[in-house]
Amino acid sequence: MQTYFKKRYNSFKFAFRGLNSAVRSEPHMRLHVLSTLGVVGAGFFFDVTKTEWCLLIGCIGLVFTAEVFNTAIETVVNLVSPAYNPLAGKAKDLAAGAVLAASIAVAIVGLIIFVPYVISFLNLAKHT
Ligand SMILES: Nc1ncnc2c1ncn2[C@@H]1O[C@H](COP(=O)(O)OP(=O)(O)OP(=O)(O)O)[C@@H](O)[C@H]1O
Repeated sequence: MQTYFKKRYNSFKFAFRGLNSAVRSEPHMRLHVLSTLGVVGAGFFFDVTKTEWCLLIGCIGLVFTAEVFNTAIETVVNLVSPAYNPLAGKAKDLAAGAVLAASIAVAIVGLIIFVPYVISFLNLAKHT
């Protein structure tokens, strides 16, 4: 039983090490962390609803997941094909495409949620 918990503990430790390594080594990941801080700040500022928080948190998780998978794929490609190979390039382009697709979807969700808040905030500011 202790071995079971020890193994689960180690799995979490390795997973956090992976996240930490992605944030430290990937400039895009740091950009995602900054954007997350901005989105969370805006969420509190506009006092978004619980449902909107759930959507925003889902979106943040989606982008982080896509970026970590992208980094993992890039790392494996660099390991197995350090020399130029069209298939290695294709694998990296596909992984980057996944991040782009997730980011576009998330940007649209962000606009749908925040634009009405920004408009009513600006209208309120104009009339006070
Ligand atoms: N071994 C390779 N063979 C062929 N093309 C490659 C190879 N490595 C990279 N490329 C091409 O260069 C592009 C950029 O690769 P790179 O490894 O610099 O990733 P990146 O997009 O800069 O990743 P990040 O900025 O997230 O670290 C790839 O998307 C691919 O098109």
